[in-house]
Amino acid sequence: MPVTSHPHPAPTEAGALPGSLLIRNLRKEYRAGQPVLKDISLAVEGRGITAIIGPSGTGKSTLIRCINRLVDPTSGEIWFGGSDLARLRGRSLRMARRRIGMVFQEYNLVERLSVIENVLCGRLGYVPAWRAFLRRFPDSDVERAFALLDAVGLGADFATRRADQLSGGQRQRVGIARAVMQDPALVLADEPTSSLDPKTSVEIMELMAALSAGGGTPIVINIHNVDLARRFAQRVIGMSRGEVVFDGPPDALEDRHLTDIYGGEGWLS
Ligand SMILES: Nc1ncnc2c1ncn2[C@@H]1O[C@H](COP(=O)(O)OP(=O)(O)OP(=O)(O)O)[C@@H](O)[C@H]1O
Repeated sequence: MPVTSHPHPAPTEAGALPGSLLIRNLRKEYRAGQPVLKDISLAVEGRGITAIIGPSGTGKSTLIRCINRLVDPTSGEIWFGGSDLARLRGRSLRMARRRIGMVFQEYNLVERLSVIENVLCGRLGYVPAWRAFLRRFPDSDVERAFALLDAVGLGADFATRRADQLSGGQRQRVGIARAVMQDPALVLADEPTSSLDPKTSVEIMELMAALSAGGGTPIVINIHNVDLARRFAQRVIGMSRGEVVFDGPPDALEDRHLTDIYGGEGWLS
């Protein structure tokens, strides 16, 4: 059972923070009758990092991907920005999505484009298609992209390098700058540190924490590393077999919860 319960009132636009996310009875079946997510309900509000932990195959990525509709939910509601994302289609879905920044484990950069062009890709939902096609972004966007490169620790020297010339840590910095370029009300990160060494992982989490604290943007992160979750998140959600089995602050996460989440005990030292 969750150690803290979050009330799930009827969603209203009035009073809701811009990045508020309310999930009600979310269910996903890739195969009929075999739910990967079993009626998940949770609310994410305000700034801060929410870390989702759980064993492989428990549905963490599916949950993140349902929120921005990379995966279509089977049933349930996902309220964000005054709309139920689960029901949006076409243009209204694109409009809602542009306020949700995504950071991926494998970075998802456009390899043959330069670093600065990859950062500017964060504006694709905002500029007319012809401008994007001709790569003619407004000067204010270009200035901001350079400022963001600086903010994520990559100076202007990196701007014209092709993405395929970067290390994993550098790519993830570009991925974060691209997400911020969207002016997101919410950022979703799917195992952003899983391909990185321990030191770079900490640096990337520090960047995410700064983004969340500075910009006030709530961030939901799938993460395998429990120590990083404890260190950087204000809230930890533990999933097991498609259900939330722990929901609380990192301090409340005890070995018995980790046993509930991951099963067994031998691996706990
Ligand atoms: N596109 C898909 N089609 C069919 N089954 C899928 C698909 N994507 C995921 N699954 C299945 O759904 C379950 C949950 O997968 P998911 O990737 O969400 O888990 P996860 O907790 O993120 O795992 P990991 O930590 O290893 O990334 C798994 O059994 C997986 O095989």
